[in-house]
Order: sequence, then structure tokens, then C-alpha cells
Amino acid sequence: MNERILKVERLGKSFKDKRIISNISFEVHRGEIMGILGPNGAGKSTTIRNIMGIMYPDEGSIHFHGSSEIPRHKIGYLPEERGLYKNVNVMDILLYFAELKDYPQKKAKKRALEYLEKFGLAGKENTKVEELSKGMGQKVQLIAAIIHEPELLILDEPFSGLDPVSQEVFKEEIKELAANGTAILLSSHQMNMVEELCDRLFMIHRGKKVIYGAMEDVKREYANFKCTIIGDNPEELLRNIPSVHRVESKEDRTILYLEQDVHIPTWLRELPIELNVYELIIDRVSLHEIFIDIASDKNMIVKEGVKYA
Ligand SMILES: Nc1ncnc2c1ncn2[C@@H]1O[C@H](COP(=O)(O)OP(=O)(O)OP(=O)(O)O)[C@@H](O)[C@H]1O
Repeated sequence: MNERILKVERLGKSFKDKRIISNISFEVHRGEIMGILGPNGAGKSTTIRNIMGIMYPDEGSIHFHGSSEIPRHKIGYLPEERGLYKNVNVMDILLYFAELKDYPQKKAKKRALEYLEKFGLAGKENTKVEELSKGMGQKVQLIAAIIHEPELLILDEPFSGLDPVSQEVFKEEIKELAANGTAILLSSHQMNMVEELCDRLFMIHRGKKVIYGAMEDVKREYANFKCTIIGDNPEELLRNIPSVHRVESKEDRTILYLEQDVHIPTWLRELPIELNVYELIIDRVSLHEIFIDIASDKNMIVKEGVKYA
């Protein structure tokens, strides 16, 4: 474990005068799922396209097993833009992708049949791509990305457009590939999937790194406790509750975002006696909330000072 497959260092790219990404550095290791997250237009696909050699960076470097020669046949890629040749049958398209990656045709055919079966597409090998539903087409595209047993798999929004059942199928397959040693770089807006799947995260905002680290560490660092109180309470009373760095109120619902390392039993004892509580819930800020916070520049993660929204 921890064998480094991909290393991206100080990557920078501009289009005309506009700087799209700058100083992007991260690694992807064998057998791990690395999430690359960020709001629309943050620069995720640009980063991925630079890795794939679809465009070239202005600055920085990309190494695969320590070499700047990127062996594309060892990489699998599910692009954000979907679309396979429509007038070709499923098996031919899968064999074509295998051939592009110099993968033996006989092995490819065996793997294709196994995957079609696994994804509920048994018997579809002679069906034309245009006759498949969107979800089925996406499954075929995922098979095309993994048919040649890539060492590194890059998935750009793999779950978009899939129904919940197909999302589960994709999720399980991604987990299995990682368990078998594939290094996976996953871009997704579905935070529940990211939270469940990813070992590490790289969050990008306006082309720059905002978070990079193991999922557990990110949660420990940013996912502080929050306390939701339903009850009619004056602003002044809420504002003076200790160890709160931000308060959000809407009608009779208030969310108190607590500082890091608050000891909940002690904190509960310190609540003012006159607080009106109809309901009180304590849980942690989710990855979804951390994401929204960063993307909307609310700065919930700033740890000093109280903010009142
Ligand atoms: N070929 C291009 N020419 C000019 N600008 C581009 C080009 N490709 C991307 N951009 C710009 O680069 C920025 C980042 O785009 P990118 O597609 O990398 O974002 P993203 O994080 O993948 O977003 P999304 O979540 O919407 O897919 C955007 O402002 C986009 O308009």
C-alpha cells in the first residue's frame, strides 16, 4: 500500500489570459480512491484533461511511477462528456477500446462478457450502442474504461445520470477495483458517494487547493459539531452561548456551529437556563456542508471569532 502511481506537481494552466488552475499538487496511490472535488468551474476537468494529455499544462509536472512518460495504455478514463460511436455494437466497441490500449483481444472478449453479465447487460453484446438506454450506455462506457485492467482509473462524474440502483452497481465496482489494487481518481458532486468511497480528498476552488488530506483527517479537522435548536429564542441569548463560532437562524430554528474540540456534555451543562428548547439535535457538519461552505465563501471553517448569519 501507499505505492505512488500518479504524482501531480504544481500544475498550472491558463486559457488566454485567464488562469484556470494554479499550483495543483496531489498524488494517487495504488489501491486508493482519491476524490477530486470542487464547485462547477473549479478546474477539476481541466486538471484531469492535463493528466490525460488532452491538453498540456503551462506549469508543473505529471509523473506516473516516477516517469514523465505517461503510459496512457495503463490508464482508464471515463470522461465527463459521455458518448460512444452509436452505430457500432457493444462488443465491437469494447474490443476496439481494448485494442487502442494494446490489450489482447481474447482476454478482452472474456472480460467484456463477464462485465456485461455483472452489470445486468448479458446478451447485449450484439446490440447497437444507439439502442441502449442512457444508463446502459454509461455502463458500457465504464467497461470500456476498465477492460484493459488499468493501473490508474480516472472517473469524471461517473454517477451523473444514473438511477439509484445503477449508482450502487458503479459504487460497488469502484470499491472492488480499488480493493484489487487500482489507483482511482474520482471526480463527483455526490458528496454521499464521495464520503463513502474516498480514502483521501483534494478540494479545489477557483483553480486552487483548499483541502487535501485523508477523509478521516478532513472530517476531524473540519467536521465540527453543530447543534440545532428548535424553539423561540432572542438573538442576544443565542449570541452569548459559549464555544460557538457561527449562528444561523431562520424562524424558530437555530443552528449553532461549535468550535473544534468542544466537550459536548460540558457544553450542554453551560447552556443558559432560560433557553427555549422544543427540539435539540447535536450532530456533525457533513462533507456536503463543508463543501457548500467553501464553495459559497461562507467560511464556516474559520475557527476564530463568532459570525452571525
Ligand atoms: N477550452 C477552454 N477554453 C477556455 N476556458 C476553458 C476551457 N476549458 C475550461 N475552461 C474554463 O476553465 C474553468 C474550469 O473548467 P473545468 O471544466 O475544469 O471545471 P470543473 O471543475 O470540471 O467544473 P464542472 O464541475 O462544472 O465540470 C471554467 O471557468 C471554464 O470555463
